[in-house]
Amino acid sequence: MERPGRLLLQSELRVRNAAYDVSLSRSLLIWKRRTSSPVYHPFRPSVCHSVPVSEIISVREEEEENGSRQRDDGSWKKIREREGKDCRQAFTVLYVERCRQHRWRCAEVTFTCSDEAVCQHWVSSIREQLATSRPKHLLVYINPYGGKRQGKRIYEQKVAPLFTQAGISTSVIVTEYANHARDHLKMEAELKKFDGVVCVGGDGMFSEIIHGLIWRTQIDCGVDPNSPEEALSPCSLRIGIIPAGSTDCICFASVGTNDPVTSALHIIVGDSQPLDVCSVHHNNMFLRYSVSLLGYGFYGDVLSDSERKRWMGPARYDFSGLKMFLTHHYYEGTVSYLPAKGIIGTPRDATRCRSGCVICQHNGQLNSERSEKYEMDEASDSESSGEWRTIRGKFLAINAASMSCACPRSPKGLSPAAHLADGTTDLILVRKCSRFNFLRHLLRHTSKDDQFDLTFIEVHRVRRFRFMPRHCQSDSDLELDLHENSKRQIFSQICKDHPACGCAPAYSSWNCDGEILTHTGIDVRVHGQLIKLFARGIEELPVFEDLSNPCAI
Ligand SMILES: Nc1ncnc2c1ncn2[C@@H]1O[C@H](COP(=O)(O)OP(=O)(O)OP(=O)(O)O)[C@@H](O)[C@H]1O
Repeated sequence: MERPGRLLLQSELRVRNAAYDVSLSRSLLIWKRRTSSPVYHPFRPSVCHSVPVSEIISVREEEEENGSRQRDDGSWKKIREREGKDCRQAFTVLYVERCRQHRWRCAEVTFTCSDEAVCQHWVSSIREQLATSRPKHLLVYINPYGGKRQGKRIYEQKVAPLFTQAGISTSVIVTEYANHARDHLKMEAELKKFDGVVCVGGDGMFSEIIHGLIWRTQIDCGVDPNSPEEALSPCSLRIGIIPAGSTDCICFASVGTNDPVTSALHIIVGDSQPLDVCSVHHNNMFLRYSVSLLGYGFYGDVLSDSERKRWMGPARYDFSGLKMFLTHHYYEGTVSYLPAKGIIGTPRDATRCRSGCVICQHNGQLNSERSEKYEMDEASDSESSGEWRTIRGKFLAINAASMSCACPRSPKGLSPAAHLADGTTDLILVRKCSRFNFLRHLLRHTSKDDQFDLTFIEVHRVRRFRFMPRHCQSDSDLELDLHENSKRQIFSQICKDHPACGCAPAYSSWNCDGEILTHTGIDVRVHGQLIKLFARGIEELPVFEDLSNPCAI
């Protein structure tokens, strides 16, 4: 438990007619029941409660005098008679209560004071402690068509009442077309007026928001986003994700659950979780930003195929996955990468990125020192430093996971030990192998076994990588292979759309966080901790659930 620190306030107050010693420090609010008997009573419910000040949602004075008041959920709650005292002598603290599976709920406790002055002193002291890094004004974008088209309802019914309670003002924009939010952020939004941006939608909508915000930040800071060599400026506004899409992987990876109320509470308490962003360029032309998965080969093909089958609904991913597994295409090309040096952690260690992750803190610090040095020395991650490594070959899949990419379908994710904010991405190369072996690899995403402990798989933690498909390579490169493959080359031109011939198509496409990229030859660079979310990473679950907590039963 957190140490209380120096006391700011201490009084005897009443909670439901029982006397409590209540104390407030900078870090904790504690209320402890006064016991008349010092004898230990095993069946008496817990008599000491504490709430971190950072998890208090709000405090309000009870002002109603007619004995009842309307709750935010629309129902009517009877205010208990407080021994004939005026309600202005009572105040209510709303705070975060943890439930199962990383969900947060809003709980409340009402304290009755001996007089109005004591009550006001308590309210103002708590409010003073809350005025820290919490947002006051938010810009909210709602995609009304994301997921099951419930974005507007979810925001209005579950999120807006909590923001009102916490005294947060909002400017809400319901998007009217795709890329509305991105373009508004890029060109129109008066960002100085806000403390954060809220995205109500799925991963596609989140991608729009980060594209708008990152682009706008670079323009405002005089950085050229089209240059892959430029170090991007971090965005100062935090982003909150209210999950309302059919895929909400970023929310799941940063909060541990896809629950709008939990996300709203993380926003209110002003949590901050940095996130790495990869920039993707083609020949000095900006293509996209990615925060989760860049996948060529298998995952690119599954996405391209499933896009053509949208009419099937979510079942299209299973269908296309099975189809692409059976088709078993491989692709030739050259991967070059810049290994991440001096960091702690590897893609095959047992660490998991969790709230307060030390690997993200250590490597993040290392990154900022590196970029300061880079600015002073004008030395870069360039090829001239001689650290680049190159691999040529035939691949079933080339994946870069900037986070674990865990989701209900793949609970461990593509790279279980990947980190949200360590300034690297895990480059996973699946070389050409039999269908049986590829199936073994896919099944390991769901089992306990090390998914990289297979001879045809390599994994590297990198800061930057490039891919060049074989058909884009120079003539001299191609000549090397021409002789041995001449017969097959002719067939592959004729038969590239006919898997039955056994010849593979020349190229796949990149799946960039669920969007198809228009180019196959790409240059990817990780920008450590470029954006921040209103989140705190996945919290470790307590070993024993607290049975006195009604949500835990
Ligand atoms: N008003 C709008 N009309 C149509 N499309 C929109 C609108 N607002 C946003 N979009 C687009 O809808 C796409 C999908 O949105 P979102 O991610 O919220 O839902 P989703 O159901 O998870 O989608 P998907 O699973 O297809 O990514 C986004 O790429 C976004 O650009």
